[in-house]
Amino acid sequence: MSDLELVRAAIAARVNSYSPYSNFAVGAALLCADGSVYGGCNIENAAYSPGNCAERTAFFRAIFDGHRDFTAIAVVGGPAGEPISELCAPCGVCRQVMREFCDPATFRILMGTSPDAFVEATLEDLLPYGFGPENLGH
Ligand SMILES: O=c1ccn([C@H]2C[C@H](O)[C@@H](CO)O2)c(=O)[nH]1
Ligand SMILES: [Zn+2]
Repeated sequence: MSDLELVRAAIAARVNSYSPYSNFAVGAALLCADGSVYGGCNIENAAYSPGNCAERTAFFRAIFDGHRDFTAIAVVGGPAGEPISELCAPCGVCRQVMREFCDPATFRILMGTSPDAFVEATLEDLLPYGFGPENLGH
């Protein structure tokens, strides 16, 4: 799957966002090393803190299915009901979840700015001096 196709998969995943409190709808599409793709959306909650981001929804779905090797994730977000027009970067919690499973130097994060454009960064760019499994000897 091309990078642009992954961004479009994130836009498709955003359709099912449950975000009645923020009205900020996010979609993500996670590309696994074997070529499979997992979508995710943000899922909010009346108690607020149980809410989950689109990126972690995608990761946890893939991990539940047995995946451990990940290549890239595309993320798109913006006001619900409107087309994507601005970059949406992963929150700190999601960056830390990525750090658990991904190589910071090679895992790529594609942040869509429209259906046809995106900005790219590595996990290392977004989470420098991160704390990961190897810090605990794993
Ligand atoms: O990269 C991001 C940024 C925010 N959100 C969600 C969390 C919350 O539901 C809403 C507003 O922060 O957007 C994501 O899913 N991913
Ligand atoms: Zn997040």
